[in-house]
Order: sequence, then C-alpha cells, then structure tokens
Amino acid sequence: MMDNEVFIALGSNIGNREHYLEEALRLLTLDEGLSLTGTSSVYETAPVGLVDQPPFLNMAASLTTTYTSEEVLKTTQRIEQQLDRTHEKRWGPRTIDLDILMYNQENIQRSHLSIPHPRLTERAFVLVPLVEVAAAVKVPGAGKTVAELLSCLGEDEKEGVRLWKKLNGPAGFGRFES
Ligand SMILES: Nc1ncnc2c1ncn2[C@@H]1O[C@H](COP(=O)(O)OP(=O)(O)OP(=O)(O)O)[C@@H](O)[C@H]1O
Ligand SMILES: Nc1nc2c(c(=O)[nH]1)N=C(CO)CN2
Repeated sequence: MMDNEVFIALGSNIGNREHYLEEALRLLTLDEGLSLTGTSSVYETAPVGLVDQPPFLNMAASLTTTYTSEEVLKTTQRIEQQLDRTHEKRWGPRTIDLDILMYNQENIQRSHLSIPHPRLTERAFVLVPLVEVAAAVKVPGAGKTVAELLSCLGEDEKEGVRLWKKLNGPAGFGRFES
C-alpha cells in the first residue's frame, strides 16, 4: 500500500530546464514504489545562496509511496544521476535537484538526511509552489502549515519568484497526475 505521503521540491537551472523537470516527473512516475498525486505550477526564480548563476525553474510535487524515507532518497538520487546531475559546488548550477521536503509528519535528523528539509521554511522558491499541493499540511518542527509559513515571508523574498507556467490539465505536467 502507498501509505506514506511525501513532498518533493524540483529545481533546474542548466540546459533545457523544463525538459529536466518533465523527465524527473516521468521517472518518478515510472518508479513502482511511488505514485504521483499532485504537481504545482512551475515558477522561474532568482538564484538564492549563490546568486551568480542562471535563474531556476522550481516546482513541487506530492506523492504517496511504499518506500521508507531512505528509499525515497535513494530513488531521487538515482533520478538525479540519470539526468546528468553532477555535484560540483554547493548551491551551484544543476540540471536537476530533487529535495525531499517532508515525509509523513516525521522529523528525521541523520547525517545524510534531514526532513523536513532544513531550509524549507525560509525559501520562497520552495514555499510558493509547495502551497499549491500542501497548503494545509503542518510542517513538523515549525508548528505552522505551509500556507502560514508562506504568509510569514516578506514581499522582498517572494519578489524573485515568478509564475512561469500554470500547469493544469492534459496539456501540461498534469498528464503525469493519476
Ligand atoms: N531532505 C533532503 N532531501 C535531499 N537530500 C538531502 C536531504 N537532507 C539531506 N540531504 C543530503 O543532501 C545532499 C545533497 O545536497 P545537494 O548537493 O543537493 O544540496 P544543495 O541542493 O546544494 O543544497 P540544499 O540542501 O540547500 O538544497 C545529499 O547527499 C543528501 O544526502
Ligand atoms: N531560486 C533557487 N535558488 C537556489 C535553488 C533553487 O532550486 N532555486 N537551489 C539551490 C541549491 O539547493 C540554491 N539556490
């Protein structure tokens, strides 16, 4: 049974960014342990952290899964590798980045896996798409829902996040939805 609920952030800022997002969603869908239940719109976002790099496309997805959080991480890392992801510098450009944002209501602190994602609460490029698929979900440790966290962000933080493609229905990524 696909009993566990997981939210993933997707980002790309190298090459055909939309293609990489589409491919990542396709590969997530193909995986028998995962079921895609929702996708957000796509946003074009100004780079945060390392600012001297191309703009990102960011989006969020909701899934249900038979996997443990570790197995989800293995799967997202395999998909990153399949999509030419290289690990050069921290926060640097990448063809695809898949971050596990939340896994059920769990709080996981291991050396190689932190869930909820530690920078989730401060990142407009994560919260703006995530609110489309998880508005009422309470973020463990934050004591607030995704919608509440988003409303805590200042206008200047949201400024760098622009709607790029509204995705609903058969023409867009919607075709990956179950
Ligand atoms: N929730 C998580 N989702 C994905 N990777 C995680 C998570 N928590 C810890 N990691 C670890 O982060 C490592 C990869 O980090 P990565 O290079 O993608 O960081 P980044 O995307 O540059 O920075 P950020 O974590 O701020 O988004 C992985 O090897 C993985 O073990
Ligand atoms: N706008 C934006 N900025 C980033 C992103 C990202 O996905 N979008 N990912 C980063 C590395 O995790 C660093 N900076």
